[in-house]
This record gives sequence, C-alpha cells and structure tokens, in this order.
Amino acid sequence: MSDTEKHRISEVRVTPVAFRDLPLLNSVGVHEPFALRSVVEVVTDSGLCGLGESYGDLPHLRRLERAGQHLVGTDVFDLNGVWRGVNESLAADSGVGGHGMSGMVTDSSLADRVVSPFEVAALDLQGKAVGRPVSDLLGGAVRDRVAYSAYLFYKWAGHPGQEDDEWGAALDPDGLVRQARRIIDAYGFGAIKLKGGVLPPEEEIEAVRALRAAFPGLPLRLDPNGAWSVASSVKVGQELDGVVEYLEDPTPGIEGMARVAREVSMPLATNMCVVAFKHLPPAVRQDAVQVVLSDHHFWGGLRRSQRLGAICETFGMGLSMHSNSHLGISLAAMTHLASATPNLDYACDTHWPWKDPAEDVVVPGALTFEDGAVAVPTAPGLGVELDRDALARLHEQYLTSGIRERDDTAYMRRFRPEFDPTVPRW
Ligand SMILES: O=C([O-])[C@@H](O)[C@@H](O)[C@H](O)[C@@H](O)C(=O)[O-]
Ligand SMILES: [Mg+2]
Repeated sequence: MSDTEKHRISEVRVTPVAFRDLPLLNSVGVHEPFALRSVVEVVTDSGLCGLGESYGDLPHLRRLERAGQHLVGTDVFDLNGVWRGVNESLAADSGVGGHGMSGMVTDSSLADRVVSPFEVAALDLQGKAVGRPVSDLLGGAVRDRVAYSAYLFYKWAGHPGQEDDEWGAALDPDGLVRQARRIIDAYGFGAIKLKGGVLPPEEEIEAVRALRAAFPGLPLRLDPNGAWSVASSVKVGQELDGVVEYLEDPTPGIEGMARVAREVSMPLATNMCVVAFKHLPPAVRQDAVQVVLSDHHFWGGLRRSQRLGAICETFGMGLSMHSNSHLGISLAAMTHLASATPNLDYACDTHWPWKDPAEDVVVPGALTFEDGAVAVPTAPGLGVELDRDALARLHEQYLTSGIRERDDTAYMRRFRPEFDPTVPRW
C-alpha cells in the first residue's frame, strides 16, 4: 500500500461531556444529576474524522489524551499499531481510578478500557474510507435489527432539592410495573431487566413476581450487582426458578458465583466477575457463569468483544451485552457489534431511555427504536454524525456540573450518611 492510500492519524480530540441523569438506585448508591462521557474524535491526514465514546472520569480522560498523542502517525487500518500505541502510553500508569463504574466493577483491563474508543473510531474511519458500515468490517451483519431490553431501576421521584422528574418514584412492585409499562409502551422492548441490590432480596423477588404477572410473555432478568451472600443468592435463585431467564451477578467473585451456580437451575450471568480475558479460564474451569455480558467499553473494543463471543461459544456459555449510561456513538457501536455477533443470545442492555432525548452528541435520526430494536445503520462507518453544537453544549454542561468522576456512593451519602456500599449486603 503506498503512503497516499493510507489514512494516518493526524490529530486526536478528547472532549468530556455531561448529560442529565435521573436518581437511579443501585447497590453502591444513586446516580448523580449528570452522567459523564468522553467523546473521542480521530482525524486523519486524508481529511476523515472517526468517532468513539467512553467513560468521562478524569483519570480515564487523561489516559485517553495521552494515548491519543501516541497514536498520531498510525494508519487507521493498523489496529495492532493502535493497540501498541495505547499500551506504550500506559507504560508508566499506576492503573488507579477511572473505570467509570462508580464502586462497582473491580478488575477490568486498563489497556482494554483505554484502547476501546480508539478502536471504534479507527473502525468508523475504515468504514468511511471504504464506504462500508462497521458491521461489514466485523464480518457482516447477521441481523439487521438489534433487540434491546427494558432496563428498570428502583428510583427516587426526583433528585433531592429538585422537582420530581417525569418518571416519578419506583420504590415498590407497583412503581416498577408502572415504570415498565411506560418504557415498554414507548420503546416496544421484548425483554425486561431489573437493577436490584437496592432493597432486601424478598422485596426484589416480590417485584420480579409482579413484573412476571404484568408481562407474562416477556423474559425477565434481575441484577443485584453482587449484593447477596452465597446463601441468599441460592435462596433467591431457587425461589425464582422458572421466572427469570438469568440471574446476573447475585454474589461477588468467581468462587461465590460457582457455589451459587451449583445450587440453582437458571443460568448465572456476569459483568462483574468476568470482565477481562484473564477471568475466563477460572470461570470456565469452575462453571461459575453461564452467560457473559460483553461490553466493548471494557473488553477492548468491537473486535476483542467478538473474540469474547467466540470464546463463549467454544465453552458453551451464552452471550449478552452490558451497558452504562451512554450516548449515541456508543449505541451505534453496540448495535454494529451486536449485529455482527452470531451467538448473541439475549436482548442487549441499554440505559438509553433514561437519557433526555434532546441531549446527545450525534445528529438525531440515525438510531431509532422500533419494537424494542434498533435498525443497524447502513451508512459508511458507524453511521452517526457528530453534532458539534450539541458537543459544545454538553461540554459546557460538563464544565459547570462540577462532577469529575462518577461516585454514586458519595452522592447517596449526601442524603443518607449511614449508607454502606459494602457487598454482599444481604
Ligand atoms: O447504571 C447503573 O447503576 C448500573 O448498575 C451500572 O453501573 C452497571 O454497571 C450495569 O448496568 C450492570 O449491569 O451491572
Ligand atoms: Mg450487571
């Protein structure tokens, strides 16, 4: 390939943004009034611009900026070179902070987290260079629409000190059923996930039963993010036998999950104890999890997430997809990845409905939900376009938000000083 046919990175811009978020509860606290993300623009000497999206925590932002400098001069078709450049940029890194998950996920790979938005942007650029959608670069779409699930949260009626939001409170089974109805009416989702780990397990079982009664045909999942002991997890698992399609991270750690898995009949899923390639051998050996939730933001991008999918297939494990609060660049990347991953067995998670539709960094219209699914964009690359005015607005909001690292626990403790995020709690 001659130099003129290459697309060398000439500039990388990393812009932190903040978008409004609602008081969604989880095992480590409550969502703050703004969620943070970083928008990565990779510009080539051939005049193209590729997009990536990642966490917005300050230590992560600094790493993305450093990695971006190391990537200048790299051809966007040289993904191994992108990987090398990112690793070089991390050589002296202590690895502390910036994982984007508040107190929750422990041990995802630093390099995989940092490389992810650059790999996505490089694939966006490759697609733009050759005039093909990212799904084609990932082996071709095996489905032209990607199904997502209704992601329910216990929530307060509004952020303390502010007016109630339009969703209102969901602190009991009736509130959750109301929330589910509203979200399903609006998006048409065909599966339901409940974020648990908020109330004692008996109350969450009651909520799941109420959802089962209200939505008899829809698969259900419950995810307490490791809030239960092994004994409690076994009890819940036995009570919800035949009710949930999987139980997600009932208890912390591979060993604990393996002990629960031996006693319950439904598959156990995780985005907490298997979050990096090094966790796969012990998890497989102990048959600790039967479903892995992939997430390209911490599994090293789209191609490494496909590698995870292949490993799951090899070892007979199911594959689902995890999410965090995100914007449209991530939704596009998730949708392309899911479309080109044949063994994706479940509707993907998304926090999308919790975001104000007016707040995004992509031009509206490319990604829409119909019957709970998003049509895979067919335009070159990711198929989404950066809205520069919106980027500037959300960056300004970041500057004034005062939030620099997601901390659900600290926010919760402003209102409940005694709150203890230690798990297992029950
Ligand atoms: O947004 C949240 O509060 C979720 O609890 C998120 O942080 C988790 O990472 C996630 O969605 C999960 O499935 O564990
Ligand atoms: Mg989870």
